[in-house]
Amino acid sequence: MTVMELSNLSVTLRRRDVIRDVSLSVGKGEFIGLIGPNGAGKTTLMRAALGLIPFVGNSSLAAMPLAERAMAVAWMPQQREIAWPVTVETLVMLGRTPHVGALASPTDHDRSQVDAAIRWMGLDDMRQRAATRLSGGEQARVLIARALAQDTPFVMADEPVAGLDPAHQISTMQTFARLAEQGKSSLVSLHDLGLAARHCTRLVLMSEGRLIADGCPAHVLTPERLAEVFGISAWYQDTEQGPVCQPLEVIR
Ligand SMILES: Nc1ncnc2c1ncn2[C@@H]1O[C@H](COP(=O)(O)OP(=O)(O)OP(=O)(O)O)[C@@H](O)[C@H]1O
Repeated sequence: MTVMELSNLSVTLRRRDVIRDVSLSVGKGEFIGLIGPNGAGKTTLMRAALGLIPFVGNSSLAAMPLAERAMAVAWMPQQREIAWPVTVETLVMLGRTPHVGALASPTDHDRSQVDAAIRWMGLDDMRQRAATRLSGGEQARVLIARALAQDTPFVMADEPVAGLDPAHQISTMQTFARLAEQGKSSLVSLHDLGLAARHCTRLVLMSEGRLIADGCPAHVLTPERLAEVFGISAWYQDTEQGPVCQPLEVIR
């Protein structure tokens, strides 16, 4: 069973080929790290897959009617602008919008999903605070909680751990890993190769709009690929606590 199927997807922006012929299948219970250098096309691929920008090829999500798509995938974009000074709780409840009927009030189930998302992201202490008055990292956690509250089988998040402190980076990665254990799937773009190697079940590596490698961390993060795609060397080892990848030097 798949939660997203992309086939031969290409995107041209201002006459530049930004995504070239990408095919990708996301299965149930996968936690996929989407990695690649700045400008590789990670954000563009996710936006096209969601049907937010025009593309050539096929995306199973973009093909869905809007209401169905909102039940199939939750999206956390890179831009973390919170426009209204609503409370954290209210903002997270917005994730329930696809489930709550027009003019209907949230049910006990909606409230329990919001409670769980708030708890998962460690936001209990700030649930009545105005979301606009939180720090950047706290706001990021609120937006992840909103995506979790949507309770979809698939979450796509663009750099969800950027700007979080180490403890919250780890706990956020653990949250996605726990979702995978429950049979839900995530596709998460990341720049931290250490977090990607340690927590993701699968890595997808992009460079210059193409999919370069796809598989387990040891298969994707080879010294040759790290040198060729990122221009770095790294220390990589499978340990008792899982794979450890520590970037070391710029080699070009
Ligand atoms: N609206 C646009 N018009 C033209 N080119 C664009 C547009 N948006 C993005 N691009 C280009 O497309 C390429 C891919 O950008 P994208 O944001 O998808 O990369 P990314 O891998 O997410 O990068 P980063 O890690 O820096 O966030 C880049 O070269 C970027 O300059």
